[in-house]
Amino acid sequence: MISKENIQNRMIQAVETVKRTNPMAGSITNSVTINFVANAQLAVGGSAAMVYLPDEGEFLAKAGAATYINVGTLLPVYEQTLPRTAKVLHDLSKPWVLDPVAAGFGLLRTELLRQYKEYKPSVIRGNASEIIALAGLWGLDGSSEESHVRGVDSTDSVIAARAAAVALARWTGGAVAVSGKTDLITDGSVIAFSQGGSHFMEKITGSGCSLGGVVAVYATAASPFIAALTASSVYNLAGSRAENEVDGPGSFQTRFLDELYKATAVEIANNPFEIEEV
Ligand SMILES: Nc1ncnc2c1ncn2[C@@H]1O[C@H](COP(=O)(O)OP(=O)(O)OP(=O)(O)O)[C@@H](O)[C@H]1O
Ligand SMILES: Cc1ncsc1CCO
Ligand SMILES: [Mg+2]
Repeated sequence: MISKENIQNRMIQAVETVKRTNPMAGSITNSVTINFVANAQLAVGGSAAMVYLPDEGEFLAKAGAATYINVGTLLPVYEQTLPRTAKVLHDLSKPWVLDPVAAGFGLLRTELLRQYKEYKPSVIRGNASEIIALAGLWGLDGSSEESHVRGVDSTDSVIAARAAAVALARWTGGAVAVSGKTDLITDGSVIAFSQGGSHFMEKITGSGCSLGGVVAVYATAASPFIAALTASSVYNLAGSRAENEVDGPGSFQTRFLDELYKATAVEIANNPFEIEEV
């Protein structure tokens, strides 16, 4: 099994490369949290660009070093934009991150997410309910756990999504990150459990969406697994630090962005995580 020290060195390299090179990771994301996603990407050292239209999605897929696709608030145009953008990413072997928000909810969402099975996202990032639902939609192992999707917030525990996460990662050949109180990140052979964060992260919308955007930023400079673990680590570190300084969700969000910005590569790599073989 890969050593923890090796993983930490690769995380440090990813963070430092991003801070030095300001890589562009474009997004097609939901209208609720679009601003927070862009701000989080900028805070860690990346560059952001958000689009809606099919030809612009294709352009972004080619121009960006990685792309983030979040299906949170669908509109009719996405019926064209999402498959066309994913096809370019797949054909060019460019890293991209899928956030299957509210998987299992609605016909267009279900149809688009079903098509994504063949485009194999490099990283799938979602909460437990979304990861279980997506594995079910793709007919993979782990979907025997029933997802209890109700909307965009998780109603399942991270550990209940373990088999689904492993099955999804093995199918894509990339990584899967399941968020919650403790985050689970896997490439299908190793699982990392990342600790930290804050209960306030459940009280602001978009902590998960913006985490997906930050995974895409790190995916410009690291493997899917390292990118997902690095992003989860900086989120958990910044969340814990911000919680100590504030007394509610409003000031938490502001402080959280400051802590994302201030976290150093070594601090991020030293945020507590455990690894185990699958
Ligand atoms: N109770 C908690 N304690 C600590 N950290 C948490 C907690 N809940 C969520 N987090 C952290 O918040 C971030 C987002 O995870 P969450 O599961 O809330 O995503 P999500 O449900 O997709 O969010 P959204 O859809 O609102 O963007 C992750 O970094 C996760 O570790
Ligand atoms: C609240 C909400 N509704 C659709 S997307 C979104 C952001 C969190 O997923
Ligand atoms: Mg979400």
